Amino acid sequence: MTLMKSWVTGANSAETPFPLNNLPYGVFSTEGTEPRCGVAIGDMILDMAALETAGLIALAAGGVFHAPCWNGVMELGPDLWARLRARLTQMLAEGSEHRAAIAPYLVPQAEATLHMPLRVSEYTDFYAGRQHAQNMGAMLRGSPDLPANWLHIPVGYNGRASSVVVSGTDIRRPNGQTKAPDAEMPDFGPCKRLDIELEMGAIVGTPSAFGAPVTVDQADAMIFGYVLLNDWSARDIQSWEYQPLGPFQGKAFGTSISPWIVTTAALEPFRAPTPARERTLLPYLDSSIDGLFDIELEVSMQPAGADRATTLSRTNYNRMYYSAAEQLCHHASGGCGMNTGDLLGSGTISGPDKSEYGSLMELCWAGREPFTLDTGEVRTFIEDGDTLTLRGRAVGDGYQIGFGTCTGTILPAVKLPS
Ligand SMILES: O=C(O)/C=C/C(=O)CC(=O)CC(=O)O
Ligand SMILES: [Ca+2]
Ligand SMILES: [Mg+2]
Repeated sequence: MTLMKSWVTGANSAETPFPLNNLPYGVFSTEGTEPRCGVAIGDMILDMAALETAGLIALAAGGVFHAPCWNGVMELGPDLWARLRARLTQMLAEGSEHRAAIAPYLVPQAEATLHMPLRVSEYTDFYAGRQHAQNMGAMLRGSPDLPANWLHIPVGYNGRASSVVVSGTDIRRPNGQTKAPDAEMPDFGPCKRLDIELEMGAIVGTPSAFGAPVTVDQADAMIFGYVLLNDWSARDIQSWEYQPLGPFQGKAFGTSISPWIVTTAALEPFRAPTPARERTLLPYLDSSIDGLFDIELEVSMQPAGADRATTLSRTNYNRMYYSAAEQLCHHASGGCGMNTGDLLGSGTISGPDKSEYGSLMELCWAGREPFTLDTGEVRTFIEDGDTLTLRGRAVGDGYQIGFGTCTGTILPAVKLPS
């Protein structure tokens, strides 16, 4: 696949994250206007709500684009997703007869504020990065051996939709219960081991019925698109609370996502296989589809007041052991109904080399190996005022499919009454 040319300025360079090949879906507002659906193209946003009002696009009776989320479009199903993408491609392509009619509905991205692109129904987080699971085992349980279930089950836990926020939202350091190994009593106070997790988020577009399983292939077709996801994690709170039921408060204070939903359709040319199976998966998880995607990812950190960010890690979504489709199939396998707007975290993405680790916990090896930023500052975990940013892109021939950034700055914990 090569660059598809558009008449919109800024959309035809190899550097733009938003060429015509991408067409990601977001929610934006400009000064004094309500949040509504928009599509990124080059440096602009196509105002879908205004286009709908003008009668230039009609996807469903009553309209779907004035909403502050894409859930209404997701509910229309894959045939209409394809029709929308085809229509947008036709309207924005170089030489399009629609140019003069469409041009008034482009808004500069520089003038827009981006909001949550979807209403998250429920949020589930998985644990599908093999290197990450081995590293966490080595640090927390003294052995890199995978848990006995890991090669058979896409391990996950149910998270909180209420704490999923859009990129750019500040995150407050959580207060929580921790216990030092030699202390007799636990303590309640600000997290001292605040971390990130580099993940991709898969967004369920098509629901599945309560009681009805889906195959991996059906699950793949249910996924509307992907975002970058930072599953902020309080390691000291987590390590005290997590047995036997898994993460709770250590991961419930904030999960950031990038503002643009990159559709599965835009990512089609970048499909990648899951790795060879060390243990054959049970038949219900069997599939021959390439459920992963070749998406280059990176993490950077910028302390308060610093003039530059330091890249901490670079890896790729194709490193994962389980695909989002396999996770979704497993999720529904016992009869759990999946809903439009459900968000599935991939699990932390860490490649085999240390330069590819997707959490600070791994990069500083549980605090034992501090690292130095380009500014000279030394870090293990996150300090107040630090800004952490995830970036992602799929690189084609002379173009890229960008995700925008997923960023957040850490604010000091809520002061406790003394
Ligand atoms: O191995 C553990 O005890 C903890 C693992 C995690 O914190 C990872 C988690 O949230 C799932 C993931 O992102 O891979
Ligand atoms: Ca996670
Ligand atoms: Mg979270």
